Amino acid sequence: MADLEKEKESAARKSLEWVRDGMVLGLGTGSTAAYVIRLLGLRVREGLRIRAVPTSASTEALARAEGIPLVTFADVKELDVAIDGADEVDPSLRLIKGGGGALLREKIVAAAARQVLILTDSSKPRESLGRFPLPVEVVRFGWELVAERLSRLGVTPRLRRGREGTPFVTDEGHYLLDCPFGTIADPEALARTLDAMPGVVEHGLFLDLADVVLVGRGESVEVRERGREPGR
Ligand SMILES: O=C(CO)[C@H](O)[C@H](O)COP(=O)(O)O
Repeated sequence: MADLEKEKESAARKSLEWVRDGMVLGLGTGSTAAYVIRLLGLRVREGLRIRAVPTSASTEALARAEGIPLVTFADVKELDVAIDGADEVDPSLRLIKGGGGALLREKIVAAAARQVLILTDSSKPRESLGRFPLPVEVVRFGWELVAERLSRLGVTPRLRRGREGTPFVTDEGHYLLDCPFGTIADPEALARTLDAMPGVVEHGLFLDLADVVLVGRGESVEVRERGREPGR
């Protein structure tokens, strides 16, 4: 059986090849991103000069502990590279993200980056998206109505709950509805539908954002790349 933690760590190690002195990075959230942050911390202590925008409170805490200088979008308007994990990736480098609950900030950071690097283990690539329940971030007011609208799409949304059984609240103060679609036949059409739904803040379909996906596979790392159209 594949050692998924080793694969995440290998992908994280490989991702450092995209990092140069002086860069401003976006730092993702989750266990794979945590490997990157720890490795970057080592490099920073060896003299690498970078600054970074974190995508969650947990990433911010880890980056601070690692001594990585942090900035906000008040300081920078563009990032050189955003590095993050994903829950699923399809052959066109479309993603489902948000398993760690940080999809809103992650999408803002990815959209602000000249290059988006996604790291996964070998369990994440799929022929199509949807086996992983799609996280949909919603405002708390009237979330039940959004859940009802989502159910008209043929899915049974689940309100995400924290350890104590109370609703999970994102860093931006919203709820998450996890939507187990099974297979998403047309991710672009679903994204348009969700974008137009009142009460939906953001969703975990990242369809045109990943430039490079690094997939840890056993001892090696597979590099999947896509050309980016300028001016996105
Ligand atoms: O989207 C995310 C957080 O919102 C994560 O990138 C995703 O859930 C993958 O996490 P992990 O690296 O722990 O497998």
